[in-house]
Amino acid sequence: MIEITPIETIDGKIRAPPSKSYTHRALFLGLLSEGKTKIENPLICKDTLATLNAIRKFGSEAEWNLVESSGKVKPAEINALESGTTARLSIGISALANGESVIDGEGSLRRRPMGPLLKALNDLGIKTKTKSSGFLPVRVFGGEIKRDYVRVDGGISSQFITALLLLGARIGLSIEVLNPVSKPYIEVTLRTLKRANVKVRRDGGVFHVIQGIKARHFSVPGDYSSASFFLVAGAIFGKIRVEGLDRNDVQPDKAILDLLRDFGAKVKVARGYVEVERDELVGQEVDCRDFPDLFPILAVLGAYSEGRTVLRAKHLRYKESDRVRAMALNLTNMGAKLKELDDGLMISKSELRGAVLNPQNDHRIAMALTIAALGAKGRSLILNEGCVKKSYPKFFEDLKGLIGDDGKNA
Ligand SMILES: O=C(O)C1=C[C@@H](OP(=O)(O)O)[C@@H](O)[C@H](O)C1
Ligand SMILES: C=C(OP(=O)(O)O)C(=O)O
Repeated sequence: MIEITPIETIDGKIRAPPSKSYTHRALFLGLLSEGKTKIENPLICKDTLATLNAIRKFGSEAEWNLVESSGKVKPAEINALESGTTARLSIGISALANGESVIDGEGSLRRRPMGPLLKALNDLGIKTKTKSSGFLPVRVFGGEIKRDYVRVDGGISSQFITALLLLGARIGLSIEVLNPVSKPYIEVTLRTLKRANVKVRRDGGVFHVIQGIKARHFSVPGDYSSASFFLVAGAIFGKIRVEGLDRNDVQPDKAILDLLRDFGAKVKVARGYVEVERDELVGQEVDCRDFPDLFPILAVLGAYSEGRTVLRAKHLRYKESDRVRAMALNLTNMGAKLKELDDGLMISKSELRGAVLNPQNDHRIAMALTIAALGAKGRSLILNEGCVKKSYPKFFEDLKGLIGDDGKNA
């Protein structure tokens, strides 16, 4: 548990941690590629550790900065911990292994859907078995892939598509994508595939992946999702500069820059850094379908913005927690005026008060609530704050660097 004391203002800079999405992809592409793959600036956190362990079990010799592989995948027992990306990409890749793999996970990951990916693998002639239909643990009987065209429903997660795109890099595959959410994450996958010399031709909603992969070097950019918590803190409480973000990146959560401008904050994008400064904030209607990980911190921004903010995306409830419910419960506890919707949240400008907050073991909820608590009346307690290790182990250290232990704390 950590105590958060309200602040009057914030002014400082941090360096964005490396991107989680790119690090996962670089590690898996290192496994699929014969020879040595160097990874510069990987994110070291619990989720990427699950992936590092997974690619070792699948047969590579891997350290954070270097993966050495024969390019072949052997059957393995994988514990994806609570990382959806690790689980889904491992399920896809285990189709290549000659024999039976078991993909399992912990905590909420066992409640997150895998069904559409399993169906796609079954359609490719790969048998899978689950104890509870469509959920971990999953047994995959890899080996011969009998078809080169598959259709996948992307309405719950884009990670199913990423998994098939990586599979395609080894076997050649055409993937027809229906109804995708979190679409820009597919762009992140395509960008890393290009870096690994994999050719992908696009024809409307169909991706034709041409077999062939040679990954040699990845350089991981800063993470816009992790940065978004502090960028929003700058917009609400003063001024914050985040270094290490690439303005030409395709990361979905780069959308935070335009969103902050829409809400009314001052946003400066320069070479190598982004700076956000407080101004009058006005509530907005935002479709979060393409950037679901921004939802928790946008809900906080909504509570500090004039008028009403409406945030929607139907897949928000399939994450580490039911993120709509988790934010609604905790912000209500802080006195926020809000309404939970089937597919999101409606929130009005609110006077927040300090409270005991339960992030439900969801890192993004913990970080968003911490920022909310900085402007509340009275102290807050965040339970199980260690869950931030899932994506941003140094979050509280960076926060302390910005606001200090005392001094600026009101
Ligand atoms: O591919 C990725 O790196 C991710 C895709 C998104 O998931 P969904 O596609 O399930 O929305 C996102 O929420 C997750 O944090 C990371
Ligand atoms: C949902 C997330 O990750 P994953 O799906 O990989 O568990 C996240 O980081 O917010």
